[in-house]
Amino acid sequence: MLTINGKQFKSRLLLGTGKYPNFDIQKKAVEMAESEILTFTVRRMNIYEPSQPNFLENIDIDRVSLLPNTAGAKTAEEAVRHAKLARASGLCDMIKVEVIGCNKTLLPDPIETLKATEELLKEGFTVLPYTSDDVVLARKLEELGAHAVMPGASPIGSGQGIINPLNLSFIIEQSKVPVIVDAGIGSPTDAAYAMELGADAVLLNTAVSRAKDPVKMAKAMRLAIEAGRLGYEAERIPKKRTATASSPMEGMSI
Ligand SMILES: CC(=O)[C@@H](O)[C@H](O)COP(=O)(O)O
Repeated sequence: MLTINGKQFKSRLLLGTGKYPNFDIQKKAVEMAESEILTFTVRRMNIYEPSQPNFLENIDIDRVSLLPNTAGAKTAEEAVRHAKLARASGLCDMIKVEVIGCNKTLLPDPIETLKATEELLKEGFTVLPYTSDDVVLARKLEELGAHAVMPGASPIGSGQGIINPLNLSFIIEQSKVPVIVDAGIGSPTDAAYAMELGADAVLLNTAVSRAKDPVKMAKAMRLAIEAGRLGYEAERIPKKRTATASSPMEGMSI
């Protein structure tokens, strides 16, 4: 079970809701993924225009927890404003802090991310900050009281997979809160790898929403994450430089 601030989830796949070809495919993909946590960008919600189409209308929100994110924020102040707006709309108490510090890489601004996390924790939110794969920053976010850390595998939407498995494994080793690998996952292999490294969960969006068949890819990601987790729990064999026979002859009479 994935446990975030005392709340338990069977699914270890957190799914983004942006960039699907249409709401129907999005709904089917969400169902196929069996995700229990869906993230969406507060800034893109039609909070002020309830007559406009809204992805929430298509989702069974009794079955899922919503994780609004503060994408679009460039400062802690903006991120806090987005979070408060989401909470005032009655959508959640969980928030994914996303404060972007670089337009080219969409990497998070570490200083503003720390500030926003601190402020939102004071406000009583369950705070899940998106961070780079910086080991020290992940530790500082946890020390502040973040309820999970979400290191990026690679730049958002790049589909490059896990660029720095070493850093991710350091973050996983040191963290007592859940580590949710977020952003840059391109294929089921990447998602399984994150889980085999020992991540508690994976958050992804583009790999599913922009796949040729998003519904099939949602299933592939669900299965990959389950397989990766099982593999982690089963503990893989060590890698060796030389061969060892799979059917040893020792002890046989002929
Ligand atoms: C939806 C969301 O929260 C994204 O900002 C997230 O980081 C996913 O990234 P990918 O689209 O690369 O999976």
